[in-house]
Amino acid sequence: MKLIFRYMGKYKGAIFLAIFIKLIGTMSELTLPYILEYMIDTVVPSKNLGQVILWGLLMFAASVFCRQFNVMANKKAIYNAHKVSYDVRGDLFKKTANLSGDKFDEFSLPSLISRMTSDSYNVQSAVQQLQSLCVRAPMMLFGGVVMTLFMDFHLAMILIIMLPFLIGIVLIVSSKGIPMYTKVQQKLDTVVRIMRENITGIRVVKALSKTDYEKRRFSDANIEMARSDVKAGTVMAIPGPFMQMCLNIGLTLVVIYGAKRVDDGLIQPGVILAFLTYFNMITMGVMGLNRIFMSLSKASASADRIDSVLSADDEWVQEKEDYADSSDFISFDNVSFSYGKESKTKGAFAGGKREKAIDGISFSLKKGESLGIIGPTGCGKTTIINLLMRFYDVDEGVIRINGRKVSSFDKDELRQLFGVVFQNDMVFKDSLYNNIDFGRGISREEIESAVKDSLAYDYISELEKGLEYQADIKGANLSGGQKQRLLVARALAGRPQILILDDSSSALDYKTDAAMRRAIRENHKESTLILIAQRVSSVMGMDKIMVMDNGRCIGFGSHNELMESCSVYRETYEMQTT
Ligand SMILES: Nc1ncnc2c1ncn2[C@@H]1O[C@H](COP(=O)(O)OP(=O)(O)OP(=O)(O)O)[C@@H](O)[C@H]1O
Repeated sequence: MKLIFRYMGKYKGAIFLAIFIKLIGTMSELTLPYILEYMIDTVVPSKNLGQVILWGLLMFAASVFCRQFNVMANKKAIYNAHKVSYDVRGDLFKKTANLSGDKFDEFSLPSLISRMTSDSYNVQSAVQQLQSLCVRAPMMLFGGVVMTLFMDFHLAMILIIMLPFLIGIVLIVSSKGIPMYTKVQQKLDTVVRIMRENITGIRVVKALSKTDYEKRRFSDANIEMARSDVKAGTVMAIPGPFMQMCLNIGLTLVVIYGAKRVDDGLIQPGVILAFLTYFNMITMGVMGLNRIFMSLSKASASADRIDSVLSADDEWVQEKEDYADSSDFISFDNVSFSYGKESKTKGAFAGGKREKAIDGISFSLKKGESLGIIGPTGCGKTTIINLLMRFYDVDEGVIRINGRKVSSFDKDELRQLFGVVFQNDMVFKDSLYNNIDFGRGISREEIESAVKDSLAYDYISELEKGLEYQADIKGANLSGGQKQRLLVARALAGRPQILILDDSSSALDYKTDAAMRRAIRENHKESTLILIAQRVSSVMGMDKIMVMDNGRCIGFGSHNELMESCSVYRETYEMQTT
């Protein structure tokens, strides 16, 4: 809940105003039964028509007044709640975009999505209720009790004796609600994950006729979530009927005891009528409290989940270092790394029994040199890039760029050095031009030149709208090869000092692949190139080639050197070329 109050603090003026208006609206609502009682017991028996009309008009005005104030307060509460959730979502988005790889893996993408959507919606509802129901319900409850105390102390005692039971049950049940709703949100993470896997993998699901299997998988997760939600909802719903029963008993007692007191001449009949109305208000107040606790239990569970992301201790720690310029532009010195340090999955690799994703990797590159990395899938090629760009911190060893440890760079300073195409990289629903520019304000000339070097020009020049052609979500209206060339153009357009192409030409035919590499080497000589590929033909023209297996480097040198010294490389080459 601390998180909710922290975010509400920014709008405290507007929130206090909404609460104040709600207070006035509710207070005027509380006066209505009092006016009613006065009219029945005093004004009507006086048979003065003028007084009856006057008090009637007063009551009408009070009801319109309280309605208007309540509506105004609710509108303000909704507006403030939206502003708070806007901020929460914005901060979550910013934090998520800057999370370290380890933290990202720990939270997982589906869970981050549900924290940004349903958890922040729960927070929004709670903020709204804190300004409306949280004011109205206690006021109805305690205001109702106070007003009845004023009218008749004896009758009011019936209510007062019942209140501790009513409030007690609400508190006990609500304390069970938070862990239950945390579980519901966790189940929702699973539903989001399966939904996401299905939507992104819809083609393979259909192609492999796995639709029924996936439907079952989704349905199981959905049922699990529904079960947890029903369980939490059932527990949270216990107080409602219990309170209703208590209040009905109370009402009966008021009528019986009130009738006796009227009979004894101690009170007038209007008091019983006003008591019944106040009883109704008190019932609404207690039910409101129940709803508040239900919503706050949900919001509290959600706020904790959001706070754990926002307070994730993964700030970019910039090491201080006295460095000297080096003749090597990029160097890895005995670098080792394992994924999953933050989670229980430490050392668990898909398809491998090794402890480390990469183990004892050392190499260096001069500025403008090119390195090809080749090796079987899962051998650790992408991990080298992840560490070079400091998405993760190394476990052992040192990585330097221009003599400086990567950990001594400011985040933007480091990332600006790179132009990169990752595997299955993202094409956005936007024009091809904007997809390449990517908000960097690159000149049109640079973009056109990058389009030519990536050979994307071949197909873009044939499009009627050229670079203004609109790509669909994930580039669905582009072929695999067209997407890859567009992504390479994006990486080239910033003329980066380090260009990384991770499996970015796998969809290109050999001729186009070779022509693209030639254009890049000729026109981007200043860029140091790291190219990851499965095909020997893609890396054989690089200045240096690293052959990897099982997280280790098993060969390093030029194509000719490796043909002499590395049997795995030679065999792969022979296999792929014959
Ligand atoms: N985020 C991660 N969390 C846990 N394990 C991971 C993660 N990313 C990669 N791995 C594991 O680390 C190992 C090396 O992965 P990496 O992506 O570097 O391989 P790769 O050689 O690039 O494979 P490919 O050629 O298939 O892209 C693999 O066994 C993989 O399962």
